[in-house]
Amino acid sequence: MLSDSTARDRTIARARLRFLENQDPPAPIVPESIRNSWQRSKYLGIRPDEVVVPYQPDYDRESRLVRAATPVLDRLERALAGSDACVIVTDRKGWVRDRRVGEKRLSAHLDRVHLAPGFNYAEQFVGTNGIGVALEERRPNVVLGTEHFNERLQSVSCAAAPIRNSVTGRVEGAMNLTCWNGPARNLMAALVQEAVGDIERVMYEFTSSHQRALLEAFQQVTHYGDRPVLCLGQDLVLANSAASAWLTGDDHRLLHEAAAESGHAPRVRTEVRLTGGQTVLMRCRQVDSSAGAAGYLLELAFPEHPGSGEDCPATGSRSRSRSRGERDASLPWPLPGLAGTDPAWNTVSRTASHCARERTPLLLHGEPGTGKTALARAAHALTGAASAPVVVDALAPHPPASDTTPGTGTDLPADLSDALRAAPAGPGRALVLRNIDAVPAGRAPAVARALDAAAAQGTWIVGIMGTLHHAAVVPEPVRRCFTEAAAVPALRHRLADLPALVDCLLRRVGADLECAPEVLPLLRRHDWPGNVRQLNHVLSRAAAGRRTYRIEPRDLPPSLHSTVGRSLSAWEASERDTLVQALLAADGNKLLAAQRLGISRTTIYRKMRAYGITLPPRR
Ligand SMILES: Nc1ncnc2c1ncn2[C@@H]1O[C@H](COP(=O)(O)OP(=O)(O)OP(=O)(O)O)[C@@H](O)[C@H]1O
Repeated sequence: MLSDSTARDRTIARARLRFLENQDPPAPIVPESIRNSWQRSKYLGIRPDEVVVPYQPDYDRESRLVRAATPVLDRLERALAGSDACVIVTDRKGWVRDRRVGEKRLSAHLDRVHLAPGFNYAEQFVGTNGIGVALEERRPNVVLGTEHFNERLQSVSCAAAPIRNSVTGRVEGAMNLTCWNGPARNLMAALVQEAVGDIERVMYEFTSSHQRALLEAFQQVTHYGDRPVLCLGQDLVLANSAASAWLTGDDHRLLHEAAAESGHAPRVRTEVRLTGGQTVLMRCRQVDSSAGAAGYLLELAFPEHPGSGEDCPATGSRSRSRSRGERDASLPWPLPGLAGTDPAWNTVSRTASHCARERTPLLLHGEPGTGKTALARAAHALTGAASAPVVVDALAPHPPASDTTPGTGTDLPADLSDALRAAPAGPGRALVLRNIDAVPAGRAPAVARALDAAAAQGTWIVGIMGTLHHAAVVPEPVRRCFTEAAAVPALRHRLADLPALVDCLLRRVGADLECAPEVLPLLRRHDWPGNVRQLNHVLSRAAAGRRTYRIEPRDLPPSLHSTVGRSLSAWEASERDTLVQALLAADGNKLLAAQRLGISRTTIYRKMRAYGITLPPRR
């Protein structure tokens, strides 16, 4: 008679074969986390019979993770000597960083399946395996023999768990225990969990005294005043909002180097040129903890920036800053929460900042979704104002009849000018009127009076046109309220900003998210009629539907995999989407996609050409 575990193995093995051979989801007998992982592995087109994994022999053997894991692995290695078990530590992307094996036969087997230092065992390469599932689901798991997606791994069982930084909660890597099939699942899981706890404790000891010292120094300085402050440790960056608005990750590295070279004399100010060309004055001191030097505390001043307070000689000097801006539009003008260094974007950012600071009424125009409202908000925030702008929409109180839903209109002020007058006014306030070109000519005088009254009380007023039209389409009395006008560039005219925009928008969705390198070229060839707003939608949807820790080309909507020089009919668009989806599901295999769609290979090639469909190269 078969033992319970052998019978179970066989049932799972049969379920796996059935799942691989047909379209049905895996049988319910398979544990849920394994079922999900099988589905992901199949979708990714991972081969079930061969282990093909990337290899990078050059890695940091002195990383904090490796140093923290070493004493724990040394202890386990002694305890496991001669046994048929192996312990492995990987980094958070699945790269194997250390391996200790109890006996030679297992070691040889693991070498054959590339479960060795330098190889990557993420789920996206190997399919269902202990390390891959622990990193993908960010929780402990056990994968027994036949539960592995790849048949070459089925003679072993693995228990794995993520290793976290206990201060930040971030997953730093994974700990894995692999044995020949047979031992008890619970025992393996408990052993791994204990080892993970030990590694996390050592990591905590390494970092916590440094981090505590940095945090204390940072809090002391930022408690008083709002000048830009940055604290740089080995693996920690602390920035207040005044600093984070101006600095990129590259700037952090640059300032770290400058701090290390400066001799960190607290009274001396050093001028540093940032990656975008702007200069910053830096005052630096070293922060020490009981475990040694923890990092640097930097107090910053941006000499040419209107927001950097008493340290800035040019503050408030409109003509001086203006002429500099006019001389060199390539200098970035970072605004809090917004991305981009394209010259046209720099120019409009600079204009909006000056206008906000000097409360010069500003008319912004540009295509929908280019960031006009966001720009007004950010420029206002930059003045240090405590309250956000009040945004009034000229279209809202008078929705077209077809848009009218119960309640619409009755909750809104009876008249646009009433809405403008109701907004709190005074210095430090901003009033944004969207769709200003939709103000009916008959109401223009009343609207103009309301805007002028707000401006007279010290409110910064901004008019926003949701079209490309020139300011001449704004009724004359309203137009006269504005002394400055600026155009916000369309995204397709500032595609060099795509990487920065993608980074910025992804950060809003989730800190840990990144894009595969093949994604940017696909984004770059689209013409983005809905501008940054459309890009934001695409990325948010891709992030919600992604299957791994990063956004891959297959997570993008079908329209981004095709380029056609004309607009498609609804029927054509749906045919194009069906083709792209079938090709992605078949991992770019045109014959398979054609078979599944019930069309010939010639037809699929013809239609791919007609719709300009190109897919990333097959893995
Ligand atoms: N440079 C930028 N960096 C980051 N996000 C941006 C940028 N520009 C625009 N966005 C984002 O794009 C979205 C649309 O921006 P916004 O509403 O300001 O556009 P708009 O030009 O005012 O559009 P509309 O004219 O249609 O009202 C917002 O989520 C905004 O935060």
